[in-house]
Amino acid sequence: MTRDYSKFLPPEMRRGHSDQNDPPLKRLGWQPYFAQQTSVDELADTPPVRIVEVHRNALHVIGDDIDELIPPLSDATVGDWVLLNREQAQTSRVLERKSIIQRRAPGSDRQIQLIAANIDTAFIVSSFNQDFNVARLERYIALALDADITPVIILTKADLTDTPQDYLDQARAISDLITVVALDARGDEPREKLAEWCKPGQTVAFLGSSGVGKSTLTNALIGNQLIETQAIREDDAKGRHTTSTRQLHGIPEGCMVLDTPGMRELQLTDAISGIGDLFSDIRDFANQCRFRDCQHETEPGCAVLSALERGDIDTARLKRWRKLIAEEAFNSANLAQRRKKDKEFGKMIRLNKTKKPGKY
Ligand SMILES: Nc1nc2c(ncn2[C@@H]2O[C@H](COP(=O)(O)OP(=O)(O)OP(=O)(O)O)[C@@H](O)[C@H]2O)c(=O)[nH]1
Ligand SMILES: [Zn+2]
Repeated sequence: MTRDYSKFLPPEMRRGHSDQNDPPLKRLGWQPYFAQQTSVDELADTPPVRIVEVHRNALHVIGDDIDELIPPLSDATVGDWVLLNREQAQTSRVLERKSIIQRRAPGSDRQIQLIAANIDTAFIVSSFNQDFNVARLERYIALALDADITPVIILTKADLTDTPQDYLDQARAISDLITVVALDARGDEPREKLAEWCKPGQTVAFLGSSGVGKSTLTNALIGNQLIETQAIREDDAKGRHTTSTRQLHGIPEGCMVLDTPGMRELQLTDAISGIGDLFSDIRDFANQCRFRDCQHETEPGCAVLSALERGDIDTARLKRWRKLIAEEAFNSANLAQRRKKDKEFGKMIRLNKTKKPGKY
């Protein structure tokens, strides 16, 4: 007998024009990776649920025949799979993640904040206007790669540009391994063009600056206007901040989509391997430098500088790589290290004022 679990799914999944034969857990993003971490007995005692929303004092979890609020779990975030202990929810086990996006909190202790877990594909969104910036795309791509998430570049507002080819060429030049999709985020295009990544069992997220069309894209996938979007301001071509909740939505195709505010403040933290993956050619040269700690500035035997001279590395690309590496090192350092780095880089802000007697 097949039970109808649809009433336990988020509203946007209930309408479903999709293949309803997909098991509810699969439609929530359950994959063999998670199943392998548990056993039939354990699953029977503690059913798997996915955190679809984080409230201040509760987690909204959904599973097969389950849709409820449970008390917060330390070290759990939206997208996590949890084996729910119904007697003692606090002891529920968070399953090992396939991927995790995190950031350093602002402030002095700069703790790691978990942003979202178990995302398969990150759509890195930029628009065909002033927002377009190769360095920014690379930064998001490095973050995605580092988090073990497949990046896909999406260029929105294709309807508003007369020169799409320029931007497309630049975006495609970033990496042979990354697909670039151009579209109008409004209407049916996103569903058609993003279908390849939005299959049952998959979880996708949109990253990018404010106003590039993330909410519009999410709405296009969800199939209705659940998320508020705001008209773009004409003066600076930047949308105002409109997204207020971080939430996982089910979409009719059976895939989950995460809507993520705050991604704008995402810093490059501990993303060194992601940067290396994106700039693998430069990394390979850097590995051949004579000195392990080569800064690729003036050192003898620097393979990066030699490659630059031969024209094997593009100057602008090398500059962007250096900047990302420096940003990553700075963000990943703890406070004491940061102070030291501040000094090293001569960035420590010194008050040049001479103390006036009697003033202190
Ligand atoms: N013409 C056109 N307008 C678009 C397109 N994509 C988004 N817009 C408009 O751009 C504005 C901003 O879009 P949003 O979807 O709110 O942008 P966002 O990235 O979610 O912004 P935040 O929520 O601030 O992060 C809205 O008025 C959208 O209708 C597009 O492809 N073409
Ligand atoms: Zn070097």
